[in-house]
Amino acid sequence: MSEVLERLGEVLEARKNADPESSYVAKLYDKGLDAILKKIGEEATETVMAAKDGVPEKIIYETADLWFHSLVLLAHQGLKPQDVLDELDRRFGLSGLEEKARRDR
Ligand SMILES: N=c1c2ncn([C@@H]3O[C@H](COP(=O)(O)OP(=O)(O)OP(=O)(O)O)[C@@H](O)[C@H]3O)c2ncn1[C@@H]1O[C@H](COP(=O)(O)O)[C@@H](O)[C@H]1O
Repeated sequence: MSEVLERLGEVLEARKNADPESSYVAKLYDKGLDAILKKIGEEATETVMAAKDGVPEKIIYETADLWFHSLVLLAHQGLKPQDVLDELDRRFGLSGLEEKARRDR
């Protein structure tokens, strides 16, 4: 699973040097942080609406859009998908209450 994220992360990194006219991602970088954040907000809303509709294909499609734009944000901020996977991995095995206690410390 993480191999897809890793490969996509590499493409997103490479798009930093691409012509905005040639690539959706390069165009989004060119528009800047606020444009990326706006897309994440839109995709989050579309994911919520898909879940309310309860159609599995729509939920998958919109969640993919949301994840994709979150990956664009990570790349824009100089972060990698692996950084988030490492964080999830670190949390794995902790109960929700243990994780909350760690945050509250
Ligand atoms: N996975 C994706 C991907 N998912 C979604 N999208 C884009 O995100 C948009 C989703 O936004 P919306 O649903 O709001 O649709 P829209 O109205 O067309 O969006 P806007 O143009 O208004 O922003 C789609 O139109 C796609 O352009 C993606 N664009 C690119 N990728 C991956 O990123 C790689 C690099 O893309 P390019 O930079 O375009 O080469 C590709 O090879 C793919 O692997």
